[in-house]
Amino acid sequence: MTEFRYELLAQDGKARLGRIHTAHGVIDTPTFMPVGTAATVKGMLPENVADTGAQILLGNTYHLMLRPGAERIARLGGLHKFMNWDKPILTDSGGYQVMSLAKLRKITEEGVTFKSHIDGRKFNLTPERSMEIQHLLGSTITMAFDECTPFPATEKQAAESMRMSMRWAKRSKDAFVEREGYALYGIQQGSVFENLRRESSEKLAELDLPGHSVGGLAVGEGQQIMFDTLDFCVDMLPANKPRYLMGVGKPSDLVGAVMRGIDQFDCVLPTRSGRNAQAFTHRGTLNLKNGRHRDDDRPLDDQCNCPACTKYSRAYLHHLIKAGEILGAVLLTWHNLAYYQDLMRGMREAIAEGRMEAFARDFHAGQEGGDI
Ligand SMILES: CN(C)CCSCc1cc(N)cc2c(=O)[nH]c(N)nc12
Repeated sequence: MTEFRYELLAQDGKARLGRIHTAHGVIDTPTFMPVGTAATVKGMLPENVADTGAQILLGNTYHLMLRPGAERIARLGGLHKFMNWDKPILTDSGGYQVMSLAKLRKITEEGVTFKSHIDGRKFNLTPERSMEIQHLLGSTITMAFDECTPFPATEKQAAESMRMSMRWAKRSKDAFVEREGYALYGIQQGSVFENLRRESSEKLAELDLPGHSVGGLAVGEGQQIMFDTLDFCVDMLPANKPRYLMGVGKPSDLVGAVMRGIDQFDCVLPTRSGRNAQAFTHRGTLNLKNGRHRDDDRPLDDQCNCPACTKYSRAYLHHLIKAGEILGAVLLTWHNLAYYQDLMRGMREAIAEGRMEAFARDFHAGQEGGDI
C-alpha cells in the first residue's frame, strides 16, 4: 500500500514542482482538478477526462448526500467504482455548497441544517457527518468541514467565522477514519486579515494534517485582493505539504497563484463555460456564439491537440452552438479541460527549468494576442 506523501521536486521563486503520492495514484503538481460535482464531469466520459491529462477529480459531499445518497454509493462500491474513475478523487466537505445552494439554512456550533434545493427534504450536516459521508464515498482526499467566510467581512465577523471553522477542523480530524494513502486536508480561513490567517494556520498546525487548502478566497474579492492575500497567507502553511486554493480559477488566476506557491486548483469555469460556448485558447478567450465564426475554417486553437481543435473548425463549432447541439457543449468542454491541463503542464515544465517568470510573461502576451 502507498502512504500519502508530498514530494517537493523543484522550486522557482515561490512556484513549486511536486508530486503527491496517494492510494489511488500519483498527482503531478501544480495540478488542476476538473469538477465532477454529481459523480460526473458534465458531458465527458472519464477516460476522455484522463486523456486531457487530469490526474485527480473533484466531487461534492453536498450534492452526493442529497442524490443518490452516500450510503447508496457505498453499497454500490464507492464513488471511484460508481463513476468509473480509478485515480484520486478530492471531495469538498459540503458547508460551502450548503451556503451557496441550499434553502432555509441554519448554522449553529453543532453544524448546519438545511433543506435540499432538489426536493426540500431536511438535512443536517456536521463535521462528523461530513467525515462519514466522505468516508462512505471513498474519497482519496477529504476536506475538513468549514464555513467559507463571505466577502466582505469585518475583522470581527471573519475572526468568529474562522474560529468556528478551526473548532470544526478539530472535530473533523477526530471523526476522520485514517486509511493508508488517504488524507484529510485542513482549510485555512481568516478572509483578507493577515493576523487571522496566521491564527488559523497555527490552529491547523496543531492538528498536523497531511495537506491544507486556502479557503475563503475566490468569493468575489477580485484577483488583486486574492493575490495580495496569497502573498502572505500561503507561506503560513507548511512547505512540506500540498497547498490547495479552493474554487480557483480563470487561467490568469492559476498562473498568479502558482507563482505564489499554490499546488492544487479546482474550478467549474472550464466545464461550465464550455457548456456556454466560451473557449479558452492560447491567444485569449472566444465565444463561439459570435457570428464572426460562421465561415472560419481555422481550428479553435492551433496549439491544442484535443479533438475539437484537430478534427473540427470554428465554423462547425459555431454551427453546433447555434443549433443547440449537445456535441457543441461536449467539444468545448473537452477543449477547455485540455487547455487547462496544457497550461498546468507548461507551468510544471517551466518550474522544472527555472523559467516560470518567462512563462508568465509569454502567457500574458499570448492572452492579449488579439485577432483570435
Ligand atoms: C466546484 N468547487 C467550486 C467546489 C470545491 S471548492 C468550494 C470552495 C470554494 C471557495 N472559493 C472557498 C471554499 C471554502 O472556503 N471552503 C470550502 N469547503 N470550499 C470552498
